[in-house]
Amino acid sequence: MPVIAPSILAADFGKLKEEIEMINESEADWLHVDVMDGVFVPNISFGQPVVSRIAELSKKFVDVHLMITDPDRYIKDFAKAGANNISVHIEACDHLHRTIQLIKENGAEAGVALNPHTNVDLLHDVLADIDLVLIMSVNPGFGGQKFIDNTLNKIRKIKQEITARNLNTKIEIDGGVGLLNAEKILQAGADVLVAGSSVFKSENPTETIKKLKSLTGQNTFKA
Ligand SMILES: O=C(CO)[C@@H](O)[C@H](O)COP(=O)(O)O
Repeated sequence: MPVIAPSILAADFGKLKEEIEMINESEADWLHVDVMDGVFVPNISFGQPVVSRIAELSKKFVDVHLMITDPDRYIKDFAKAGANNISVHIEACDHLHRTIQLIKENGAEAGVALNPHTNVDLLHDVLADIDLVLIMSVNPGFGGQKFIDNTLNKIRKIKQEITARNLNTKIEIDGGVGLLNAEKILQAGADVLVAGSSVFKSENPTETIKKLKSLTGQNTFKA
């Protein structure tokens, strides 16, 4: 069964508490939290105080995606805020291995995110050290964008490496994921589906989460 991680970026911030409570009562497994600094990506979302409150309210695994430059400066703060997993961008780290160690030293699981143009092979030398590969299926910064199809090749490639080396590293896909394409994303080898607009903008978010959760990656894809 896939891990479902609704992205809080697509929630109604005017009723953030209710939105988190809805996720708490749903079949979602994780809560995905996007931190954007307006430098690494052309958008600003929220910082440590907001993440801290989100984590307090959440009963789900808190999955923090740092879309920020030089993330080492803030890892301790986000771990303290309650992040269960912290993902940093490979493109934002000069010393990726050291950053991964820092995340773990601060008690969180470690993920590495890749932009759509970044080759997944660049992860081979840290693959055994991380819990999660976060493959961006849109250019990061905004919700509601169209899924980039080449992501499927990237998933297959890294899945093959993970399987060949008998690793437990999970593959998470983020951007443009919804009921129409989730099955083929799972078929390619994904373990975790981040879904923003497709959940929060749907008529019945709880039901959408339930449907995503029931996908197996075994069915023939129907658009
Ligand atoms: O990291 C990001 C955007 O940069 C994502 O987590 C989005 O929040 C996903 O939103 P949808 O594409 O599912 O609307």
